[in-house]
Amino acid sequence: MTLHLYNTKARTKQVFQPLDSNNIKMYVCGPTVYNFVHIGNARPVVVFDTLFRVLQAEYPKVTYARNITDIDDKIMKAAKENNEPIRDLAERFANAYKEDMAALNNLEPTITPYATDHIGDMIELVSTLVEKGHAYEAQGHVLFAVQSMEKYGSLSNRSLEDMLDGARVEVAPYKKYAGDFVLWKPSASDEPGWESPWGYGRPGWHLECSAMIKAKLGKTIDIHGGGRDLIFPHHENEEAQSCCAHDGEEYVRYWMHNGYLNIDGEKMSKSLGNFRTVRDLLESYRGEVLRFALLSAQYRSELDFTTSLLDQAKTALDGLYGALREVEGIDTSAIDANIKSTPFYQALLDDLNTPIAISELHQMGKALNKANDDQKPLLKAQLLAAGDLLGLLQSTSAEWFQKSGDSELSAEEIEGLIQERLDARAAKNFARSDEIRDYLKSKSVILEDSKEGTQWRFE
Ligand SMILES: Nc1ncnc2c1ncn2[C@@H]1O[C@H](COP(=O)(O)OP(=O)(O)OP(=O)(O)O)[C@@H](O)[C@H]1O
Ligand SMILES: [Zn+2]
Repeated sequence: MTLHLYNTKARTKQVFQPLDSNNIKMYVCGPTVYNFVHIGNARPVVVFDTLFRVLQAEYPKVTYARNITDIDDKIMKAAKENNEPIRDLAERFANAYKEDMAALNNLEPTITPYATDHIGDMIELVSTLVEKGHAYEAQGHVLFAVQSMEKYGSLSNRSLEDMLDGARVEVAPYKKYAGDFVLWKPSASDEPGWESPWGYGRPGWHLECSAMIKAKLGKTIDIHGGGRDLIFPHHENEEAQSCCAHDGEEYVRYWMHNGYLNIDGEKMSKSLGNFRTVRDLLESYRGEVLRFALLSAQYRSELDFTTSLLDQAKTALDGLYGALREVEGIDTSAIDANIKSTPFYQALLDDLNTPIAISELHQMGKALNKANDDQKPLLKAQLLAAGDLLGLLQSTSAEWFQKSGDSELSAEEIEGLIQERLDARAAKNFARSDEIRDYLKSKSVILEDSKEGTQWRFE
């Protein structure tokens, strides 16, 4: 099977055919750096990082850009409230973002463009749009005239009337048409800004990505990603700017959007205040657990964020690392895992079907548990290679069990105590049996009794 991706613009799954198979170009909208990101914001990062890994397995070269928006009204507001220079605040949160994303095992993108390094490119793009009759200047602002583009609305599949009904369209006296959007806006003398043909000012958000893509990747890219909320207006407007500046040349071949991470059925978002920051969650959970949880649903579906989602992710990883612990000593460096022939890999090629891939990962773990000595090296190599494609299972099992359970007990010691507890119970010495259970609990080891015997797991 070849890679198939769901293209938002075509509204269907398509065979992925890149412009140049020797260099795949992907861009994902990065954060506006004015606070710590929440776990919902991490979903697109983890999803597109996984796609980056799959693309790297399929193609010789992949150029992946994820920007940092370091100039924006939200940043200006946060800096004022914090009494901190804008640059310092933006840098602080950009660095925090990089740390948080690294903790979730996301690879560094090939390029991380900063908006403020591309102001010249943005001014050039606005000038081109004005020259070509797609933009106009009014009261220090430059606006994109949406009626000048026949296909405006084709990405989000909206008519101009629908868009005007949407709450997001800002009515302003300097607009010729209410649906027009800002490319450039004036800055007061105490606000950040740059000299431009339209006076001292700063770029609009949509413009930033169009200009950075052109500067870093070229006029046409293969994949552009982000969360579903970016389809309109952000991506619709990016596409309008870039297509019109480049005389209708294709901007993006495959538009991809992830579904929301929800809390109690509502989108987790800063504005609703129903969020958990990645930073805060990392106090209680390892980054790999958060990543596993985010990959447990197909990226286009919604995913409910609950404590039990994280607990299940933790238990699942305990099981997989448990299988690896038994084969810790086997060196697999010289083994060809031949991962591409597995159902695991086929699931990833099918529009990144990570829930199926994860269930295949569990099958691999089970097979490894049951394997004889001859089979173990290949099965271990496969499990590690599969884990790598998902950004999982890259610690040693010793590291995993040491850090995750905060327990100094080895599996043998735990199993020894479980046997002692069973013996105590058989002898009706319930005080001793409870004592052992409590002691294990203090070491974050949870016991579950059933007809089949006693199972244990780290809390
Ligand atoms: N709950 C969510 N689930 C999945 N992706 C999300 C979620 N919230 C935001 N994103 C994505 O995270 C990235 C950054 O988004 P943004 O900074 O607008 O965050 P936000 O929390 O939605 O903010 P706001 O509440 O102010 O709209 C975008 O790609 C966006 O689509
Ligand atoms: Zn963008």
